[in-house]
Amino acid sequence: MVKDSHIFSFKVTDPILKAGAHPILGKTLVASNGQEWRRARSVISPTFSSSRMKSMYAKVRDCLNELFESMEPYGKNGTPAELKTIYGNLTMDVIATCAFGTKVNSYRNGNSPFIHNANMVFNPNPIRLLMQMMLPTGLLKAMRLKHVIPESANEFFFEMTRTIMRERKRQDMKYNDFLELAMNSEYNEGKDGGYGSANSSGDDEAKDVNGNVNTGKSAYGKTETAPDPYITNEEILANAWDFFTTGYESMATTLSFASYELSRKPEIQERLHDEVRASLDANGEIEYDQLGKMNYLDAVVSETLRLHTISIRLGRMASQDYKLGDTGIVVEKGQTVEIPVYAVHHSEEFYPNAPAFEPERFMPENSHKLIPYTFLPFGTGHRSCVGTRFALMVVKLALAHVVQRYRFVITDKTDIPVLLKSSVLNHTPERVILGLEPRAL
Ligand code: HEM
Repeated sequence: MVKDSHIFSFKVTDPILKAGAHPILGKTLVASNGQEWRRARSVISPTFSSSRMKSMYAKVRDCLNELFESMEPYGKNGTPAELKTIYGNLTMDVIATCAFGTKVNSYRNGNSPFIHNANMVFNPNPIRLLMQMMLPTGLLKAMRLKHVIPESANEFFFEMTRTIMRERKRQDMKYNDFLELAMNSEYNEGKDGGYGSANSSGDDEAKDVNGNVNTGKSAYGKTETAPDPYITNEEILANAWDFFTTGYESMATTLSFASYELSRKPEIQERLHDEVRASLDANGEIEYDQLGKMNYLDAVVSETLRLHTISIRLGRMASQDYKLGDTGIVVEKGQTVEIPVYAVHHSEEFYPNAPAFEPERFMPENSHKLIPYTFLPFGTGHRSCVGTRFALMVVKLALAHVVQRYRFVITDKTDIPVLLKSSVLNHTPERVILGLEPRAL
């Protein structure tokens, strides 16, 4: 199925984003399919190329200073910190800075509208969610139920993106980020030339964690041709919304679960701290290339993503009849195939002692024991996560620098196990409360 993943490059419509039910959100990359998806993905992928990661690295590092400031009082006073909120402020800030060239002051506002509106996306009304899942798109439209999320929350992100785009059109500045790439490739009827200037010149094709090319450029059957690379105004708004909401939540979730697991396993935390100390340069910083060489950090993050799989299942639809190897099973055109990622990540067959947090599984000396395609936190194939490289860079850099400064400890306010949000799609914490013991720098 992976070899022929162009046949399975159609996503099963997400009940939350139900394509067509919302005039803008049906156009996110996640919700679109076919030529529209390929076209938009070929514009968006270069945002996360390895060459751009290097220039974003310094911006992410700058964003960490405000994170440290916000953690300081908890370290000094010994009061427990609610880390999901604190990390959420960081990840919102990082996305705004790296993808939109703007500052959102998540921490200083205390009650930031960015955080408030993004959180509304992850706490949908359960009755609306059920209706969205069960009812056909036509009926949803007739009932004017565009989306499970209050339209005011969606509109907040659309309007913010429109405002930044208007500002940028007035200025003549280079940003080298998602919005610039998207605006350069924006198709406007009547606009001279229309589209296509920014597509991926000189960009490498991003690889997913299982080594598959994931730009969308190669996601064609043998007889298909690549579409012109352009993106519409509504697609820009939809994907901006997606980055601000799911990008923010998924990175904050990974950082929160990693901190929780480290607090429960002091010996793992100390080993990670030792690796961080050994990786610092003369200025007490971790250089871009060095981050990629930190095997234990990588193992801790991978094990967090395995044990706390965020997207618990993936779905694909066959675009033609497909024989499943020599099993005798034929997946018919239009039929859906679900991959129960959470179950795979928790299977004793693939991960002995699966409920335990054991980063050793992902150390290079044990890599031969990992079975291909049993580690799918970012999905795989042509529809795998376009933000993988960016997410891993942000999570690793932030975790390493926090572990350098603080020891995570359990307090009487810590929920064991972690209190989760109720969701049929994602595994994310409601809150993660831990103590932060300052370390000598
Ligand atoms: C730890 C953080 C993250 C995790 C675990 C994660 C996980 C995933 C997963 C499982 C998918 C579906 C893959 C599939 O169906 O095979 C996905 C898709 C996607 N992700 Fe992420 N993600 C993360 C962060 C991000 C970030 C930071 C961004 C952007 C700023 C992003 C943008 C997207 C987009 C646009 C898609 C849709 C790709 C497509 O359909 O072509 N993700 N992600």
